Amino acid sequence: MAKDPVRVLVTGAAGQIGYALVPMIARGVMLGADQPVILHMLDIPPAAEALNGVKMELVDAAFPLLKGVVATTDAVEACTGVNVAVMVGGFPRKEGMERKDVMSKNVSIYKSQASALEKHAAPNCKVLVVANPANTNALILKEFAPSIPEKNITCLTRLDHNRALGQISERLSVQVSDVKNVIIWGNHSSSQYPDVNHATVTTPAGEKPVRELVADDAWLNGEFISTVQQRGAAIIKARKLSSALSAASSACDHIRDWVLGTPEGTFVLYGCLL
Ligand SMILES: NC(=O)C1=CN([C@@H]2O[C@H](COP(=O)(O)OP(=O)(O)OC[C@H]3O[C@@H](n4cnc5c(N)ncnc54)[C@H](O)[C@@H]3O)[C@@H](O)[C@H]2O)C=CC1
Ligand SMILES: O=C([O-])CC(=O)C(=O)O
Repeated sequence: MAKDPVRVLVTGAAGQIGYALVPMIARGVMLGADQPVILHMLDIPPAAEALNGVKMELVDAAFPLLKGVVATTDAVEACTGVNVAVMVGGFPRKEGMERKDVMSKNVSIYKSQASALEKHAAPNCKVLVVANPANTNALILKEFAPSIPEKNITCLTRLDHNRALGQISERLSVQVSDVKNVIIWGNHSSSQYPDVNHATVTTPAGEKPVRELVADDAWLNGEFISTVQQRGAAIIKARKLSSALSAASSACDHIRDWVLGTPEGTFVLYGCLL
């Protein structure tokens, strides 16, 4: 029997992460290839026309799993009945800024959207905050939506986790899918600590510790860490825009593993408030 559709909210859906993210969700990348979805897309009035353009493209793409699209500038309409909320709406930093520099602009958004979510989302809605500063926005959302369980409010650290996997895979010339169990300690900021002390690589001879295979503690304790810490800034320098496809893909990984779980022996990272 076909599953009932899951309602997924994406705020800031007319922006660059939103544009990369909504087709992934509609294709089943976030919730599975057999899970129908209804997309709720929210943006602000100046972006209403662009948002409608995204809706038109979703229709044109004829995604078999996509059972409906709500495109709106009304937070209550956007939040009503949603089971998963991916909070991307906000302003990105520019070259030379830290993520905390967009705090004054973005934090107020999370106050007002928290109450819309609290009042109108489905019970047990899972919330992922992407907009920066992601940990702080998640904390604000928790404060202003006290009836949403704390364990349901998370923020995106999975991009840092995936960046660490990518760096190890490149360094060792192994498949990224063979590298696992890195940890990111701290906030999604340049002070984070990417930790490979429990990380392993699957090799023909079994699971091997990353530290043993890399055999270069100076690199692991130095350049590796600063590359992951500064990757967001490096992308901004190169693209003149902040990461979008990797952020969208990591948001899908975050929700997928949260809802569907990970293989035994594999752990992944959630920015959480507990
Ligand atoms: N946690 C993470 O790993 C990452 C976080 N980010 C953050 O994600 C956020 C979005 O980035 P982009 O998509 O590149 O920015 P963008 O500027 O392309 O899109 C943001 C969208 O949010 C909308 N928006 C602004 N205020 C809103 C509100 N009150 N309600 C709903 N929508 C609103 C804008 O109109 C725009 O369409 C930024 O804060 C960025 O720093 C970006 C990459 C990775
Ligand atoms: O660096 C930024 O501003 C965007 C972001 O959070 C990232 O790419 O990690």
